[in-house]
Amino acid sequence: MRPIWTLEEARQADQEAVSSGVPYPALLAQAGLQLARFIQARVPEGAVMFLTGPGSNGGDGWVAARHLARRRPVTVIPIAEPRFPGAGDWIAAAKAAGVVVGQNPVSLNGAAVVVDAMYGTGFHGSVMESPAGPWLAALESGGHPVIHVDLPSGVETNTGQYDGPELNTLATLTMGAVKWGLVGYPGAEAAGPIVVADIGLPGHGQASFIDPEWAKRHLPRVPRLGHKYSRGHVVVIGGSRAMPGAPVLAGMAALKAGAGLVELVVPESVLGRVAVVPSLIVHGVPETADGSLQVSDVLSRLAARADALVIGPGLGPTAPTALIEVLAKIPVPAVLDADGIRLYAQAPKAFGANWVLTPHAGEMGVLLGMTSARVNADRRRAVLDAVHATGRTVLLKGMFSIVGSEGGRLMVNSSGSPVLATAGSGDVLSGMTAALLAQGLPPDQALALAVYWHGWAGQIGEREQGLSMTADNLLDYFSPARHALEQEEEPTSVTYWD
Ligand SMILES: NC(=O)C1=CN([C@@H]2O[C@H](COP(=O)(O)OP(=O)(O)OC[C@H]3O[C@@H](n4cnc5c(N)ncnc54)[C@H](O)[C@@H]3O)[C@@H](O)[C@H]2O)[C@@H](O)CC1
Ligand SMILES: Nc1ncnc2c1ncn2[C@@H]1O[C@H](COP(=O)(O)OP(=O)(O)O)[C@@H](O)[C@H]1O
Ligand SMILES: [K+]
Repeated sequence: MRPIWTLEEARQADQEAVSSGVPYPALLAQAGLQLARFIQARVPEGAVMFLTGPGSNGGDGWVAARHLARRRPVTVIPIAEPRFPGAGDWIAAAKAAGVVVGQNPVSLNGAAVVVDAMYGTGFHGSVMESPAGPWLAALESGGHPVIHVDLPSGVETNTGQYDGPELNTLATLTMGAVKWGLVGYPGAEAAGPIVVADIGLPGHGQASFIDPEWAKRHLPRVPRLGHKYSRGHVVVIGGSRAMPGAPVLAGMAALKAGAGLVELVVPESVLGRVAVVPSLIVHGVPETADGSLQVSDVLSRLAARADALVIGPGLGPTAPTALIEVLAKIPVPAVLDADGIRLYAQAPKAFGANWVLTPHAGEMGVLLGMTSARVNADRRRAVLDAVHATGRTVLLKGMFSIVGSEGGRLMVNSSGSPVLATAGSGDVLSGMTAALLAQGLPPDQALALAVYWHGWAGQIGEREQGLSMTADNLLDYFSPARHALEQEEEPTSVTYWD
C-alpha cells in the first residue's frame, strides 16, 4: 500500500499515531531526523540554509538543522515567528548544536542547498502574498538548489494549486505519505522528484499508487494450451476520413498487449487506407455522407463478437449519437476514448455495463460540463465527480493519471514520461486497456495495469528516442516495458526513503 493523502487523511494519520501512544514531538523528531539524513545523502557537502515557517513544517527544518550542524555550516532563517509545539526547546537545542540564526536581510549566497521548510500542509491562500513570497522570488532569481519539506511552500495539499515560481528543485521529501497536492497540477511540477520519508505514521488512505508488485502479479500470461480466441478478441470501432490511423494504433496496441485477435471496424471509404497492417483484420461498414461511421446491422454484429471493444479512436466529431446508444446494448466491456467520450456525453443514459472512460482533461471537461482548466485545478475531485455521474470506472489522463472506480477508490499512476504527450498515444492506451479487459481483468484493474504499462513504455521510449518518440514507436517498447514490470522496477517520479 502506497497511499496518497488528503489534508484530512494526513491529520487523521497524525491523530491515530498520537492516540496509539506516540507523542507528537516524537513525530517531529523523526521527520527532522529523516530530513537531515536525506539532505546529507543528497547534498553531502557545503553550507545548508533553512528557510523556516511558523508551523510544524518549520519545526521539521529546525530539527534537521540541529542534526546537520554537527557536520557542516548550517544557518536557519525564520521567515515568521515560530509557533509549532515545543518551539522554544527545539530552537534552543539547535542553537546549542551550532546552528546560526540568520537575521533579515540575509543573503542566500554560499548555500550548497536551501531547504524550504516555510509551509507544509497548513498553508492556504497565495504564497506570493505570504511572508514566503520574497524568499521564493530570491530563490528563483538566484537559481539555488532547493529541497522542499513535505510540500513546496504554497502548494495546496488537496489540489496542487500553486502561484509561486518554478525553482531549481532537487526533490521534495514528504512525510509519511504523498499528499494529493504533489500529484495535482501545477504542484507536481513544483515538487520535482518526490521522496517519501517513513516517520512511523499508519499507512492507509482512500487512494494509492499503482504498486509495482501488484502490476507484476496481474500481467496476463499466455496459457501453454491457449489459442487466439482464448487470448482475447478485441474489436476497435472508429476511424474517419481525417483520422484513419487512430484505430490502427489502438488495434496494434491491443495485439501487442496480448490480445489474440483484433478486428477494426471503420467507414467503408477509409478501408483501403486502414488495411495496411497484415496482423489486423479490417471491415469497412456503412458511413454517413461526411465519412463517419453510422449505425448498421453489420457493425452491431461485428461488435457483439468481441470480448472487449474500443469505441472512439479517430471516430471524428460528426459520428451520430445513435452509435453509442446501439453499442451500449451489446453486453461487452468497452473502452470509450476520444470522440467516443464526446458521443457518450451527448447520450449519457447509454450506459454499457463494464464500460470504462479514458478522458484527458479536455474530454473530462466535456463529461462534467466545465473547462479543462477547472478539471486540472482539482483532478482528484474531477475523477470522483465523473465516477459518481457515470457509475463507471474513469481514467483521467496526463502526468500522474488517476483511475477512479465505484465507491470512490482512486489509484494514481507514477510511471510515465512527458514524451507520451504525442498524437496517438491515447489510442495506444485504449487498445492496451481493451486487450486486458478481453483477457478477463475487471475494469479498474485493466485500466490501472494498462496505464502503468503504457507509462513504462513511454519512459523507455524517452530513454531510447527522447523527444522524437511517436505513438507508433511506443508500440516497440511494450515488450521492454513488460520486462520492467516483471522485474518490479520502481518508477523514479516517486521513491521511498527509509
Ligand atoms: N502530520 C504529521 O503527523 C506531521 C507533520 N509534520 C509537519 O508539519 C506540517 C504541518 O504543520 P502545520 O499544521 O503547523 O502547518 P504549516 O507548517 O504548513 O504552517 C501553518 C502555519 O502557516 C500559517 N499560514 C498558512 N497559510 C498562510 C499564508 N497564506 N500566509 C501566512 N501564513 C500562513 C498558518 O497560520 C500556520 O501558522 C507538515 O507539512 C509537516 O511538514 C511533521 O513535523 C511531523 C508529523
Ligand atoms: N506530461 C505527461 N506525462 C506523462 N504522461 C503523459 C503526459 N502527457 C500525456 N501523457 C499521457 O499520454 C497519453 C495521451 O493521451 P491523449 O491525450 O488521449 O492523446 P491522443 O488523443 O493524441 O492519443 C495519455 O496516456 C496521457 O496520460
Ligand atoms: K515546505
